[in-house]
Amino acid sequence: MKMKSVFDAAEIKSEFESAGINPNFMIPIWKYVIQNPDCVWDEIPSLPTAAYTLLHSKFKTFTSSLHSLFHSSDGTTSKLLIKLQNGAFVEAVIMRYDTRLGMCGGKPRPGGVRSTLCISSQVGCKMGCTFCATGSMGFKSNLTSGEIVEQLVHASRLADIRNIVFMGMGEPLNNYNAVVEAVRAMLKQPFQLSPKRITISTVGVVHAINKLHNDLPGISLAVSLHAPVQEIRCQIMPAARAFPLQKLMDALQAFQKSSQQKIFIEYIMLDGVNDQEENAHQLGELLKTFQVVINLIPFNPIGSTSQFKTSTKQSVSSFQKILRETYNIRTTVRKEMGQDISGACGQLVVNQPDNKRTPEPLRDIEDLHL
Ligand SMILES: C[S@@+](CC[C@H](N)C(=O)[O-])C[C@H]1O[C@@H](n2cnc3c(N)ncnc32)[C@H](O)[C@@H]1O
Ligand code: SF4
Repeated sequence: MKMKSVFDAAEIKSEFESAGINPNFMIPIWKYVIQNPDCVWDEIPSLPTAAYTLLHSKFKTFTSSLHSLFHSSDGTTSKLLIKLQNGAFVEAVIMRYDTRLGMCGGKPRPGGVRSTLCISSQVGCKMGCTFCATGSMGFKSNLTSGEIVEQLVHASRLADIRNIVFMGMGEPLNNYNAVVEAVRAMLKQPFQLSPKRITISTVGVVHAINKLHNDLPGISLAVSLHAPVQEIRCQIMPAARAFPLQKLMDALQAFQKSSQQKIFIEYIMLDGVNDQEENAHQLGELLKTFQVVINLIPFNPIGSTSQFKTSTKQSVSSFQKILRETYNIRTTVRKEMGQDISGACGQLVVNQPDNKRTPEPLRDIEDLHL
């Protein structure tokens, strides 16, 4: 029988309730497993006898395992290759920032380093964005909510994770229920992340955006807009045909009205495709009535055969200037991290046959000196 992850909150709740066990026992169980990842169920103190029986028969401490780790040469970024229960692999990326110095290289200083975890929600992705390595894999499978939470647990052994961004492999809103369940777990003890510090990034799945604020109040939303007009969007993102720009803007307006939160707009800068001054004006006009922060993302090459080129620094800078000065929209340029380990935005791909590769074995976590 396929075992369930103990971090799958909905499964634990329903199994415990049907067995007459208080589902709140989930919290001490999670705490114990996080602190003692190699534990067996009987070691966990003070649970009702029925809970031990249930855990033994239906649950595993982890349904995924940390298979390999890669570190960027500047020490700011670590990529985790995680093996799932179905044998597939996903990647998650830790990005370290020193709160006093900006990005952090080398060892963290106590109290000074806050890390962001970029998390995966699917193996592959069916949306097929033409600039994205994950999109080139096609869709393979959905992660369970337990497997999503387990990425946080694995990463927490390496860094003090304060922010989560669903910007790893997959389209989170195409795996809606598991993502919602996982986020709800991350808001609970012992993780207790603030909803504002969890960002769901989407290509623009309109029907899901429409219910997101209700299901996850306070959550941050990032939208991969990438073009100010439908025609260019369709050219680079096939999913835009299913989610026309006007419908997407209507959904964003409704999200903003109900959440009263700013929305993050991601805009990949592709040389000669969407980075002209005219495009900056179109984008400014489209967004001038919204509370947004625009993040311009330099295109990260995804292989030698890519049809795209990274915009020049000059194009990025004049694009940013127009949005800031003509439209008064806060516009930042993303500092890419982890390119030397293919851990930057859009570079996550695990492309062995059947997504089953056997990379080098894991180094001892204690030896990593992160
Ligand atoms: C990989 S996606 C995952 C989340 C979600 N599916 C989305 O599209 O927003 C995270 C971000 O990476 C961006 N991205 C994809 N390929 C990229 C590339 N080659 N260079 C830079 N950013 C890229 C996406 O457009 C998106 O803004
Ligand atoms: S950018 Fe996001 S939606 Fe597009 S293919 Fe990549 S993971 Fe999927």
